Amino acid sequence: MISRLLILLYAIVSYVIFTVSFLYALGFVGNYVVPKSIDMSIDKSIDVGSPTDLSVAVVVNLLLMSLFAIQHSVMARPAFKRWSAKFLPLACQRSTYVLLSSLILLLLFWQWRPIPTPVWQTSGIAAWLLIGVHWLGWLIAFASTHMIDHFDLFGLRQAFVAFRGSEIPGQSFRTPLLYKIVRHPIMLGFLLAFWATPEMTAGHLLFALANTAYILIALQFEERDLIAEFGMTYQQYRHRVPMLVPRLFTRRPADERQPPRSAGAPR
Ligand SMILES: C[S@@+](CC[C@H](N)C(=O)[O-])C[C@H]1O[C@@H](n2cnc3c(N)ncnc32)[C@H](O)[C@@H]1O
Repeated sequence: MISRLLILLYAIVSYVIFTVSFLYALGFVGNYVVPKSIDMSIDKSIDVGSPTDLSVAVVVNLLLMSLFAIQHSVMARPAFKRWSAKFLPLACQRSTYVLLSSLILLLLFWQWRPIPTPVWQTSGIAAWLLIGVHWLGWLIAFASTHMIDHFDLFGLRQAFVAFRGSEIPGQSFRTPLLYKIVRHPIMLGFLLAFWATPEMTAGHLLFALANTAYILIALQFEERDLIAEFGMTYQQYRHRVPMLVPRLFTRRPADERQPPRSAGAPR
């Protein structure tokens, strides 16, 4: 009973730390409210004056993003989960994943080196449109976590189920709402939030480019695991629904489409 209670507390603490890192991410990427953001050092100074400063900033930022990418992808693989199950109870596996990801994100926010060289600057309607798309991205990402299972994704459900003494159910496959339009709405939301900005700087561009590359690679691994888990169901879903870019026109199922006419066929 005590160990189950401790696991539950651990899951709640991990979730609170995730919430802090997520809220900080909003301010960090959008340059709102937070003391240090993607474009602004804590003392508001701009400290990439020399080429050496610039190289250090690029290397440090790439290392921070790589650390997040490696942890986030390695710990998500079924082989890693099987190995860690030898010493980590199933009920706190996801919370540990969430906790480590959130701590690495906080480290990234803390150690990030702004590179404020402007890449594009907009004003007026264009700027407001980009701000709107940026917030729409965050909204899509957050809402989509609830469409599959927010509390499962962040480890709380597993800890609650174990606390009640029930068996933790396996992963379920869902395709509600936005999952009918694209297969990865959470990642689509992140991409919109990272790219849609009225003032793009070199540092922000590095962040958006590196994260886009990471998302595109990570989704290959995620889909490989989903196919291994759900087989034909996921294969058919992949065939039906685009990965990240919604289709403007719905594609009719193959059996509803007309076969191509042969040259001399009667009309
Ligand atoms: C951070 S979430 C991202 C989900 C998805 N890639 C997206 O961008 O919306 C990753 C977890 O969601 C799970 N997942 C992805 N698609 C799912 C679906 N349609 N139903 C249930 N779980 C899904 C993956 O197995 C993985 O554990």
